[in-house]
Amino acid sequence: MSARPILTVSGVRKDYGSTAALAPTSLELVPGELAVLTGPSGSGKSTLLMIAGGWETPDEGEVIPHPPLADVAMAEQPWEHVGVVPQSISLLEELSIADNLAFAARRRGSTGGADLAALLAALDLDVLAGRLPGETSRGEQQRAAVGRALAAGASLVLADEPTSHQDRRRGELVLDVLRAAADGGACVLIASHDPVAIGRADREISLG
Ligand SMILES: Nc1ncnc2c1ncn2[C@@H]1O[C@H](COP(=O)(O)OP(=O)(O)OP(=O)(O)O)[C@@H](O)[C@H]1O
Repeated sequence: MSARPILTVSGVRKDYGSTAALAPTSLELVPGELAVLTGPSGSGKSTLLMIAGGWETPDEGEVIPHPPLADVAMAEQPWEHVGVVPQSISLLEELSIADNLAFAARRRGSTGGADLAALLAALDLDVLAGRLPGETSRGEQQRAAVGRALAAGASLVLADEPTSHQDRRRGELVLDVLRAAADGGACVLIASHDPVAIGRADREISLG
């Protein structure tokens, strides 16, 4: 028997003016999978992630969350339900790397969330956990954003090109923690051009 979906994306389409950002797209995401969105630059991967997360409104179609997500709009889902790695990374600049994770983890999800020290170490961030984001590299900030997305034990993780600023070894670390989250029962959807990431996924969803 196949798993019940955690999120249904039904016929969503998005235009920005005369630009067709996302052609009509439907998908069902299920717990326990690492799915990768692929497609040429400009095919709508980021747009689809933004729509799935509720930060962008589709021109057509709808996004339907299912249990265990909260019974609220996607944009209002707390970190213990939906963990996000935006392309812009968007850490809280006044909090240390460790406190960015701790802030997301202050309310733990049904899985209890991650051991934050272990998560920092798994992402090769332990030695700089006390630094502010502005005192770290772009790749380190991106790994911290991955840690933040996983810190509260989210049921759904949406990550936009989470290895784009990583070297090969650190990219593997990012994929290891995302893979472990999926193997632990989360649904993880990433957008990526990275062949290593595509190779680690259970399913490729190709746009364009
Ligand atoms: N806010 C916006 N205003 C106008 N056009 C936009 C906006 N956001 C995205 N677009 C356009 O929509 C299309 C899809 O963009 P999107 O970022 O979703 O693609 P992508 O597949 O994620 O690309 P990449 O692989 O380069 O990150 C592109 O043509 C882009 O220029």
